[in-house]
Parts: sequence; C-alpha cells; structure tokens
Amino acid sequence: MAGDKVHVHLMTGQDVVVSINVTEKVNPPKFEKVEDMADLGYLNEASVVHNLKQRYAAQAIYTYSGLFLVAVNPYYDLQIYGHEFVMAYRNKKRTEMMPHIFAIADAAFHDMLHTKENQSILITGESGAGKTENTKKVIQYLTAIAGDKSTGNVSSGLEQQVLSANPILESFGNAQTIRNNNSSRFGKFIRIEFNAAGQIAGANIEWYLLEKPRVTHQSRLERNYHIFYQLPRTGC
Ligand SMILES: Nc1ncnc2c1ncn2[C@@H]1O[C@H](COP(=O)(O)OP(=O)(O)OP(=O)(O)O)[C@@H](O)[C@H]1O
Repeated sequence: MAGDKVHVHLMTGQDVVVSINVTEKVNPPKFEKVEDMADLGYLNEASVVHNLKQRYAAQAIYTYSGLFLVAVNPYYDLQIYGHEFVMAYRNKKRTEMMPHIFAIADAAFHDMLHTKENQSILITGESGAGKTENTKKVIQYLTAIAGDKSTGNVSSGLEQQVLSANPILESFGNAQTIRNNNSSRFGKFIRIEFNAAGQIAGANIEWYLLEKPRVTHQSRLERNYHIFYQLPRTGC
C-alpha cells in the first residue's frame, strides 16, 4: 500500500490497515514448523508464537530454541514417553531425532560421561506449564538408561528408589489450585549421582520454599495438600 501503511489480514478474518512499523517480518514457507527456532530468518515474537502454534497443531509439543527446549503443555497423553521412545533417543545426536525432553536428558548424560563434569537441567515456566511432568520424564529417562541391562548396565535398585520418591513428595507438597490439579507448592533441587560407568550411585532431593499457609487456609476452589485427602482414604 501507499506510504508506510500495509494491509493485514487477521486470523479473525478481519482486514485492517496499519503502519508497517507495528508489523513483524514473516519468514518464508520453508521455515514452517522449524525444529529449532534459532534457524528462523526473522526471530521475532510473532514468528516464535506462529511456529510453536503450527507445531503444536501437528502434535509436536517440543521445539528447540538454540540451547533451550520449549515445551507446550498438550494436556493429554501423547504417547511419546514409552520405553520405545527412551530407546529411540538413546545415544542419538540432537539433529537425528525430533526435539524431545529425552534428547535433553540424553545429551546431559553423555556430556557428563565424556567431560566428567556435573550437568544441570533447569526446568522453568509458569504454573501448569508442565515443569513437574517434564522433570519426571528426565528422571524416567535417566533411570531407564542407567539401569538398562541390554547395554551392560546392571540395575542397582536405586533407579526404582529415585522414581518411588516422587509420589511421596507430591503427596506432601502438591495441591490442587485453580491453575493446576497437581501444582507443586515447593521448589526442588534433584541431584542424581552416577559412577564412571554411568550407573546411578545415589540421589538426593532438596526442597525449599514450601507454601506453608496452605495447611491452614486455602483459597476458594483450591485444596490442601494431597496427603490430607489420601490419609483418611487409607483409614489412617
Ligand atoms: N508433557 C505432558 N503431556 C501430557 N500432559 C501434560 C504434560 N505436561 C503437563 N501435562 C498436564 O498438565 C498438568 C500440569 O503440569 P505440571 O504439574 O507439570 O505443571 P507445573 O509447571 O509443574 O505447574 P506448577 O508450577 O503449578 O507445579 C499435569 O498434571 C498434566 O495433566
């Protein structure tokens, strides 16, 4: 259009005329559903949201953004965390497989073995984003490959103990909120130790900032910690 004005067709079906200064540049079609958003020619907010949305519609909830992995909560079981997926991501290069939380866990595991340096995975996001679920997937992956007999790793039983700790932690530290039926009301730092062969040698979980006032008072439509509903049901 003339001057600095452009014609924009909105997703709502509306056509509007706006100044070119308030628009963002669109990437060419070859960048549709790109697996790593660092590859986008135009890395602006609109392109990022568009890419995540298109991928989400194709059931691709994970997308890389450089070193980071962005996860969109699907709120239903996509069947992408089974044992066959663990095996598929094992020992694979990042470019060989679709973005996945297992790929992040696998990279950390291998970097630890090769560099002999501690590795950290930071999982962050707003309430209900999927932090707790993805943390469990990381632990599931690491315990599976650390105790995988097909690769000569002998299970020490510690893997099962690491996995079993979570339901107890959730009973005492998770509650239903208006945003999340299983909201973690505390932060946790999970440390898993491995020996030189890549077997789990120990683990510990540090918790902090538990929301204590919830024990005596809950907002409307929210609940106390799960344990207070679980104990009466067991007859304790
Ligand atoms: N990858 C996933 N696949 C299927 N469902 C998921 C996934 N991630 C999250 N969910 C669903 O979303 C809910 C909320 O996720 P989660 O508890 O992990 O959020 P959170 O970020 O830990 O929230 P909070 O900060 O409140 O603890 C889960 O109970 C689960 O039903």
